[in-house]
Amino acid sequence: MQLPAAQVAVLEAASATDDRTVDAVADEVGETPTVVTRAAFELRDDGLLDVTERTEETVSLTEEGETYREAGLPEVRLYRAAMDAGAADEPVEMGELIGAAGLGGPEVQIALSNFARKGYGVIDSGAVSADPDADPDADTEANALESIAASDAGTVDDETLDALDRRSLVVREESTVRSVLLTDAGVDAMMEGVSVAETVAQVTPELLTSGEWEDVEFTEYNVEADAEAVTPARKHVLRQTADRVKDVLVGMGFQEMEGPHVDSEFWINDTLFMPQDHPARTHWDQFVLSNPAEMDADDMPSELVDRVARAHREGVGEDGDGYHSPWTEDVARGLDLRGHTTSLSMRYLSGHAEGELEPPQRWFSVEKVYRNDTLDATHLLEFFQIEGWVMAEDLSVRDLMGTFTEFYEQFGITGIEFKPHYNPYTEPSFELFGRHPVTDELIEIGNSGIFRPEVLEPLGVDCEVMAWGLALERLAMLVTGAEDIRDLHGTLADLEFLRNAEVIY
Ligand SMILES: N[C@@H](Cc1ccccc1)C(=O)O
Repeated sequence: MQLPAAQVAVLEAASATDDRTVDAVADEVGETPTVVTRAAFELRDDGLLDVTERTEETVSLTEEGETYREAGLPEVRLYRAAMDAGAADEPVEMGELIGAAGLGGPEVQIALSNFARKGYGVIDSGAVSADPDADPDADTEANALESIAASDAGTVDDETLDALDRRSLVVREESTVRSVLLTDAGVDAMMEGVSVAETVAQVTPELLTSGEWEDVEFTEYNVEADAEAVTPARKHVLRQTADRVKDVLVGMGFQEMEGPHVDSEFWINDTLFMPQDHPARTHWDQFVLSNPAEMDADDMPSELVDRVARAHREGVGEDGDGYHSPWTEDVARGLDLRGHTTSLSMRYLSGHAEGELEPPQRWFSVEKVYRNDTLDATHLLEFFQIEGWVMAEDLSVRDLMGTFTEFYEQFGITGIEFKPHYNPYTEPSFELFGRHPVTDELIEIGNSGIFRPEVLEPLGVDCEVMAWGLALERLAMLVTGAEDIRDLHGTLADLEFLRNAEVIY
């Protein structure tokens, strides 16, 4: 029987009595596992070889894991430094030990959070007491790092492995291990004698020009053979969600607004009836620009400025009452990174973006906003807001609720909940909540309301306007099941998640 060279080599290396792994065969015949796997599948298809598969978990150290294996786990280093400094007898200042243990940056926090957990001692008001009976040589996590480095992860118990995994010191990967065994037909073939038939795996220009390609035998394709995983570029999950949001809103009859990321306080706050000396003014914790610090006086819409100033000072309507607090154009000219895109709604409603608008009107934007928030699982410093408003005669809260219900249904999100809320510029106001598909928690997904007369009258709008700002990232969390907003974007983004997550709707 004549077979391609790789198949002959694999047949010769395989045994009729003992399973041999593809890796072992590859080592022996001096081929790559990919080539051996392909040959093994071809031989199996010809009935000469059995191929069995099992999945195996391989564990390896991350870079951080490797660093701690060499230098010691931060908590172990802290313990040794503490013992050396006499902390078994008398508490020692934390600061002193950090230097002695050579802990830097995030290691300090890591040492602190594991020290007490592992019973190395206690930390109280910045002073460390060490337990003299603790044994750092018996630290199961430290020893596990050694075992894993020595490819001996099998000896590490699951609990320790989980702990190391949570600390991101190891990566666990599943791989398929294939083994081969000669079949009876394979043994017969070997007895009768198997020789090498030259096959060609790839057409070359030479083969084509010489015409030799007509006579050679080509290796068959095997679509089951292992191949390297390719991760091509793809549209970011947030961009996919944003595009989908735009489609949905355009489908609902909305037009898209655009406008500046850096804007004057006038458009961000004053037109929204946010008093200049009130804490609500900074309620988005906007980033303030220092250069340039102010919008040019010429760029301020002077008539509108006067009307807004009057609304702040005197209120609007017959029974209207203002804030009775100072209002100056200087403050209104201050420049900020916009903390919400409601500044765009104000520009459009005022007629300064698109000219006077007659009802009915529907406008939206999906744009970035900036807030000096504290980063956590649901907050970023920059995020996308889905801004929108509807201008019409006789709008009611029912219209507002109905619009959200319809919008979120397009993403398969039902059961939106509404909670009465306060905004200086809307009355009534509602926060929106949606249930997270994985954690089942209610998370805040937006803020909305019907603009007050104090906002609309200076803008020259004399019918009703309902409006909202929804968080694109939160919508993406509900759609993809992401539990931490930082998995979606920023330096901690989870690449694996971004590669595989689907925006389903
Ligand atoms: N500006 C609000 C959203 C909003 C817009 C318009 C009306 C009501 C609320 C926010 O950022 O949360």
